[in-house]
Amino acid sequence: MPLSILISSLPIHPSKTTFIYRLMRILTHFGFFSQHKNELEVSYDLTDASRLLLKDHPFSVTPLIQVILDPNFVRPHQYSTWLKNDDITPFEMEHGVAFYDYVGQDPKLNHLFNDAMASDARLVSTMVIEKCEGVFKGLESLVDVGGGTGTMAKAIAKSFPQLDCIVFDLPHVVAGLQGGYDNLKYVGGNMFEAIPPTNSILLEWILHNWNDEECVQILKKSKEAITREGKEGKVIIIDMVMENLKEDNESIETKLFFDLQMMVLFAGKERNEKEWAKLIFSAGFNNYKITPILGLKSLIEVYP
Ligand SMILES: C[S@@+](CC[C@H](N)C(=O)[O-])C[C@H]1O[C@@H](n2cnc3c(N)ncnc32)[C@H](O)[C@@H]1O
Repeated sequence: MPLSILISSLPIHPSKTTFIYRLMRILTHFGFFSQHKNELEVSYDLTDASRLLLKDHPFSVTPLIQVILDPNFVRPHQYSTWLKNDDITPFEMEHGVAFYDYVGQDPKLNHLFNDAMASDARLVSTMVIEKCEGVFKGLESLVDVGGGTGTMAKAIAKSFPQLDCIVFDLPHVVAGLQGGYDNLKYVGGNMFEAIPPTNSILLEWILHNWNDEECVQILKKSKEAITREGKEGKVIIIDMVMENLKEDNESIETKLFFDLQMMVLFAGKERNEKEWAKLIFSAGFNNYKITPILGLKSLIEVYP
């Protein structure tokens, strides 16, 4: 779109047009637009990155960006007081309670957060099912622990009708939800107390919210759940693995940003392979295999 048409379509005062020009220049630099010039004018096109921000794009990540930029989650990024006291996270210092308790107290925020997670899961589930089909072959049942409103589990239940799937999450997250597939149901509970018995467990974007001791507790509960029926299944972790020397600069920047975000909001972290191995072996598992699935996330199959 030519810059002159873009500016005339915006509800702004004529004195503010240079702001739009400068903004478009920055957004072009960061890859959100491509710029084309001829003798008469400058025009801009969408790029793959900005198409993902269109509300009607099938893989729109707008809800995820809205959560990251929500004032409730941005305000804790003022660290000056927190650095001088012993509060666990800047988030708890700001809001007085831990992240998931805070989100659970406010239905609007609960909805915003669950929607954000669902938008990410739409993209990741497509990649997982396309690239890692073999991971689910031969499994009889799967519990998606912390599965949110079920976007990932629905995609798995649809692609693998032989697999009985449960979305397991906090009671306020799954309240009133129904599967829509014969092989999918929702169960409310607390993963630190007990996880329903199953052949396999999915932990997608869960462990980076928790510190090492809490992760070992979740993994031990997962191990109990997959060994309770006598058969030994597996745990499937989807999360970031920090070091990957082949990565482009943007992936590394995003991982470093998420690592800081996990510390500020949850006292969690993004982990490298050595740190993942330590958690896995500390929880009593014997073996694991890592498969990269997307620029940012990897799939880790963990075996008792
Ligand atoms: C970062 S979200 C990931 C959601 C989903 N797996 C995905 O990737 O879209 C973490 C999820 O863990 C859930 N959760 C937090 N504490 C939990 C607990 N103690 N027991 C069960 N689920 C919990 C949250 O409600 C949230 O849905």
